[in-house]
Amino acid sequence: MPARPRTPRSGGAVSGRDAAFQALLAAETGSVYVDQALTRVLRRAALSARERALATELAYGVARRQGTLDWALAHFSRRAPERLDPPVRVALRLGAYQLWYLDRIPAHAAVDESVRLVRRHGPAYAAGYVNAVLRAAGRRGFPHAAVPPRERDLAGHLALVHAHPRWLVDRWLARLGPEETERLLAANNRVPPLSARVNRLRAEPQAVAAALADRGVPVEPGRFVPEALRIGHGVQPAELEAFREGALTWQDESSMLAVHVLDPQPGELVVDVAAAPGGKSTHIAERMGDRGRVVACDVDRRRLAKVGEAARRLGLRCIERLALDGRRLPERLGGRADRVLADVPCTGLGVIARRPDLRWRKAPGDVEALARLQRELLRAAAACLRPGGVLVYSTCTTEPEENQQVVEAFLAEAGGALVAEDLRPWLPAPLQDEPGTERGWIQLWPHRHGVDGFFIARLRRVR
Ligand SMILES: C[S@@+](CC[C@H](N)C(=O)[O-])C[C@H]1O[C@@H](n2cnc3c(N)ncnc32)[C@H](O)[C@@H]1O
Repeated sequence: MPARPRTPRSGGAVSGRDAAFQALLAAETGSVYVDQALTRVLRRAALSARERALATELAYGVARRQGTLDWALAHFSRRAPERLDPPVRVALRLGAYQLWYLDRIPAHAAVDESVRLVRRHGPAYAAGYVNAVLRAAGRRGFPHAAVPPRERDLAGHLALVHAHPRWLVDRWLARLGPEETERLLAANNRVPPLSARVNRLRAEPQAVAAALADRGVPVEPGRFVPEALRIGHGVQPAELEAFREGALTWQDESSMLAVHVLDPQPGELVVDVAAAPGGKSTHIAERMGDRGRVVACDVDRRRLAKVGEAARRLGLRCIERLALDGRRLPERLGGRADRVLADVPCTGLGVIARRPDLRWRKAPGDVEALARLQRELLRAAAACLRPGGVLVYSTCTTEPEENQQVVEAFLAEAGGALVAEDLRPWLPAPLQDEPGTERGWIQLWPHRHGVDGFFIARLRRVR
């Protein structure tokens, strides 16, 4: 049994490598994802912009490549990485990533820094061990010869080269074919675009873009939604004046599209079944001119508090928070809502680029396990609608079991009380001909559309 890791000292990281190590170890030993852990570590640490950038590059890079790094490290280590103490495993991955994937870091620095980290945070035996394994890894290089050739084992090859678990590669190969699967895997390993939504109750997108450009922030219009801006990397979102003043919300364009498809109108009663942290509830309120009622429901009271914070920052008053299991919403609002958004919990397999360790934490069973909750939330969402009302079902995943199949099963069970609606009138021209739009749904993909993997379906209650 590996011993319990020593908790990294909480005095704040002193370097980018330290920060990356702390974030990776926190994710390895707890339930947080690496991106969340890194945000916390960087908030506590007073690091220069350069060290922060190094921390981000290392933490994301190692988290992405984790499976491939472990496979390769097993060639140099007597013990399989999963049987090592977590600080040892993390120090090895961090060192190997720098040796094999980054050009500008000298090999001795990559090795020595990992040894230093493990000496500070790991068990007594570990410094010599990490030193020996990483020196061998540096000398002999990545074991390319051991990667199965594409012709013999395509899934195994792609899983190692693009660092994804094999079960996901198998799934996507069966559905998308080799060429497209490889493009998706590569897109999942790129730094995703940083998009923001302009609060049109406060400012116009062109004016915000011009103000950002004046301050030297690289900015361009969104691809699909008029209130979207694409902002250059390296910007610290919370530090922008436009954000603090309530003119901006950080959000991917795919999420903005869900609210366009819902098309809420001023004065309506709109229910958001799973609303926290409020990205879509606040967008709904903005599109309604802050007139009407938006009921933002979420089962997680702490997360729901964030909806209140976002609404206050954006100056929105028409949002009411409701801490409740969304499956119980019909008891309160049955048959009353003009529109309902069911942006349900999902595996998140569409946001692998933003959440780099997610791919290693999900298992095939998670896809089916979530489908049940999704179906129940969709059923409850539909029960809140008045006749004629509109329902949007959305997820940030790419898997049909959580998407089309949930909607189709629900429609069959609803026996004609709800129907799928042609999505094209609510989509921008470049997306109107995507597969499924006529039948009421769209699947967005990182490699095809340059946004998060995201699913949107629109239904209407006819009786
Ligand atoms: C995909 S997130 C929602 C994101 C949100 N719509 C936004 O745009 O900011 C899913 C949410 O579902 C919530 N949730 C999970 N189970 C739930 C349930 N049974 N009822 C209501 N909310 C639930 C989670 O707490 C989480 O906040």
